[in-house]
Amino acid sequence: MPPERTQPDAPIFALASGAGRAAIAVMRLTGAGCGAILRHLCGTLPAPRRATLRGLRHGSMLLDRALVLWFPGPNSYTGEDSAELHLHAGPAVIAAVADALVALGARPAEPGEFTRRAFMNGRLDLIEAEGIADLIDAETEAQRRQALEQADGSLSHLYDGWATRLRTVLAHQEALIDFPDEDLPPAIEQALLDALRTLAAEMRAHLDDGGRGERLRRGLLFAIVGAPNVGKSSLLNRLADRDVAIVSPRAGTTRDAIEVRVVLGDVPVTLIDTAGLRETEDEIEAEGVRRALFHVKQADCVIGMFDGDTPPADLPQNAILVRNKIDLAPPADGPPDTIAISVQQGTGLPSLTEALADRARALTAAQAGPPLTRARHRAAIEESAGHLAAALDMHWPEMRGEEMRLAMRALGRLTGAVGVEDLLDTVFGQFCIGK
Ligand SMILES: Nc1nc2c(c(=O)[nH]1)N(C=O)[C@@H](CNc1ccc(C(=O)N[C@@H](CCC(=O)O)C(=O)O)cc1)CN2
Ligand SMILES: Nc1nc2c(ncn2[C@@H]2O[C@H](COP(=O)(O)OP(=O)(O)OP(=O)(O)O)[C@@H](O)[C@H]2O)c(=O)[nH]1
Ligand SMILES: [Mg+2]
Repeated sequence: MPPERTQPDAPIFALASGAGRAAIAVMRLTGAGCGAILRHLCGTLPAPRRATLRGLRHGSMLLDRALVLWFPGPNSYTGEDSAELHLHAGPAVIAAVADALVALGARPAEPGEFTRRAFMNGRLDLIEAEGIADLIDAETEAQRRQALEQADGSLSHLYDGWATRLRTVLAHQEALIDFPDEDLPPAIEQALLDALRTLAAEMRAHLDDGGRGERLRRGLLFAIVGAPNVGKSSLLNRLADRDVAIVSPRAGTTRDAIEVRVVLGDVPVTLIDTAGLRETEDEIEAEGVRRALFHVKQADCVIGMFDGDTPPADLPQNAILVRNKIDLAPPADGPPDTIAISVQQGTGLPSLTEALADRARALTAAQAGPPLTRARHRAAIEESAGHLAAALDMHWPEMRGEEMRLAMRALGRLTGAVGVEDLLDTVFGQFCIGK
């Protein structure tokens, strides 16, 4: 159980800018009562939405000279009276202002609490709120675009459209239940079933996207595997442009899987270097090999590395084969589609990087329409589509209606229109403080 939220309606405040040395720190404040707090700090309220330079005073003590913004509700981000204090970013200034705010009746905000209030006040739905969280977490241009579209409502529009259509069909179904003996045109039932079928098919198509949007949101996992000593750790260091993994001429150097974050094809990719695959008596190395095989299963893409003529066995069919050390033995007829490189000399590395970037783009490429971006959404749509399929199998109108109501409810939880109280701590708990 999450802790009980104390003083749920008190004005809340938080540092909205990042911590650390900076020119300006933005302290954000929202909730009924924050006008009074602001009046105490500044003397009088600044004109709405006008950046105004004011001395901030607590009692007779001058705390800072700050740019102050006053956003009377409901025309604010949260929909409640809000304010921003653009402070000098020193830690003592921030601490003094925070202390004053607490003394004046505000409390520190929990992660995501500003956006949670915006949601509660109907300023955005759950899908849009999650888009804002993703926008803040976006590290690449492709992630930024996907998150901003979601925050701007494109995905909500799709899901709301389904809900609206389903509501209409459900109303017709209920008419059939309530007036079975009246002469409702028989075509009504047929049209209703057709509408359900179309809706279920659209949901299926949305679900069957190969996880592209979810992958772009969370980033990809690429695993480098192969026999000992072929140059896996050397390649990792080269792609990361840092000396991350130990390289040595001894076979069996790497045991722990070593991860680095890189960007390939505008997608964040976690590259994993693994222990060389071989039968071994060494227990620690054997554990490393087990972990390597585990990562082969988890990875979105496997980079199968070798240095002779024989690529590693038992790799997934779509593995990218890389033949290393061509400075020692020029490539003979290897398997087709093999990328020949020498990490030591840098030969072939641009082609390899391009192939990896192509794969990263292919795994996350946008399709028609806004993409699914979260497991939460997938589960809700699976549930809804499941109930639609069940509804289509039902002969009795009452039972069909019940399945349709369950499908409707799953869609409602998706956007946050119904029954989501239990979800909110999870969704907003993932935000940073101050958002
Ligand atoms: N200084 C500052 N920068 C910011 C924000 C903020 O709150 N403060 N944002 C927030 O996180 C983002 C911008 N998003 C915002 C969305 C809505 C409103 C808002 O107050 N809307 C009102 C009034 C609009 C108006 O003045 O025309 C409304 O929509 O009714 C403000 C910011 C990013 N930059
Ligand atoms: N000649 C040559 N040597 C290379 C090349 N790439 C790596 N090496 C050398 O090969 C040896 C093994 O490199 P590593 O990167 O440690 O190999 P590994 O696959 O990580 O090995 P394990 O961790 O033991 O599985 C080191 O001595 C590297 O300097 C290359 O392109 N050409
Ligand atoms: Mg290694």
